[in-house]
Amino acid sequence: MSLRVGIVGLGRIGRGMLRANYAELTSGRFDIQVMCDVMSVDQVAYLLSHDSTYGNPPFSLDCDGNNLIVAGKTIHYQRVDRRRALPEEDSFGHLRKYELDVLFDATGTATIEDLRSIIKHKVAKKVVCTTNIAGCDLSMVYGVNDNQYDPARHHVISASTCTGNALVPLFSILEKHIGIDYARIITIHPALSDQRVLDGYHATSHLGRSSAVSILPTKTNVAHSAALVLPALQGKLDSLSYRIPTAIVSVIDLTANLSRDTTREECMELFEHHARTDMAGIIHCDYGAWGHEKASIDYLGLPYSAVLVMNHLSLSNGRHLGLSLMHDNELAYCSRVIDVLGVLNRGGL
Ligand SMILES: NC(=O)c1ccc[n+]([C@@H]2O[C@H](COP(=O)([O-])OP(=O)(O)OC[C@H]3O[C@@H](n4cnc5c(N)ncnc54)[C@H](O)[C@@H]3O)[C@@H](O)[C@H]2O)c1
Repeated sequence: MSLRVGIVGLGRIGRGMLRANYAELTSGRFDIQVMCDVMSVDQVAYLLSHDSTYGNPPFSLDCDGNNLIVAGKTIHYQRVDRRRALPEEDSFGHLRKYELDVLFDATGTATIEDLRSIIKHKVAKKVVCTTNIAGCDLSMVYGVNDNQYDPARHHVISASTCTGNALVPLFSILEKHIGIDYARIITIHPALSDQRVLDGYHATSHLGRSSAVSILPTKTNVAHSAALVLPALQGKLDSLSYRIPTAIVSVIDLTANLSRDTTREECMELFEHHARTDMAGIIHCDYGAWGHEKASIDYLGLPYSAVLVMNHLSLSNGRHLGLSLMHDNELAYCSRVIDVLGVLNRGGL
């Protein structure tokens, strides 16, 4: 049975999730009933059909002034701004008539109280969100801990972050076979839509500096995201992020002290093995093109959570591992969100 899904927040990830849903199956893998944002419906249609990063959508699109017609089917649209309501209010009560199985929140502004209110007021049976908001019932990284999903206990589920989805599968392989004593993670991340093109106000002041002219160091909670899924890593990770003036494809550079001696060959074989077996489609080992290095844009549109740049894998003194990986921070993440919905569909609601 196909899940009945609502999407709140039609920014990069909300629209990307819609694309991913129709990229898998032209009639849509899941039955998206309703979508909401603060924008007008024609503005959503405009942004869906003119995407500077991905081009035309993989579905036909029209707008009748009230709703969107996606691949020939009407998807209801509601203009909402949750910030105008208190979490204890039944602010999404008007969505109850759609009998949603899952409400997907990609606003980035919801609090845990907002998300619990959806469940409490029976607007949807489950909520899936796109960050690690404190208090979620489960942080799910598909391919690593999706088998922990328990419909009786898990109602508000985080699909972790793009960086969490990229790193945690690799950490889980290393933890299973070798062990990690300490790792330092550097993420080099494209600008995000809450940054400023020119200097201006931002709640995090340095993200208010022009995104077009600087590399901006900022915090990332990827260490926390990883430890939520792999608790043995708690206290063993440090992380830092640099926002750069590109639109898409994130790079992660990792150095790790391993718990036992190993070889470069053993590490390569481990990643190759898992990329062929239990993590096929999630991690991918890349060797460049005919001996040439690829540019980050060459990874645009790849659905893997992490593409390991194998030529950059280094090992020194038997225990110091260097890893470099790339990922399409939008499309790959949205593909995992679809996988998370698949887990809920199979596991029950
Ligand atoms: N962009 C990425 O690479 C990426 C990857 C993984 C996860 N995420 C996470 O996904 C979330 C969204 O990121 P994004 O890049 O799509 O941001 P975005 O700013 O492009 O989109 C957010 C959308 O939500 C809408 N919105 C915000 N508050 C709202 C409210 N109160 N009511 C109704 N609509 C509201 C906005 O109008 C906007 O269209 C963030 O939590 C982000 O951390 C982003």
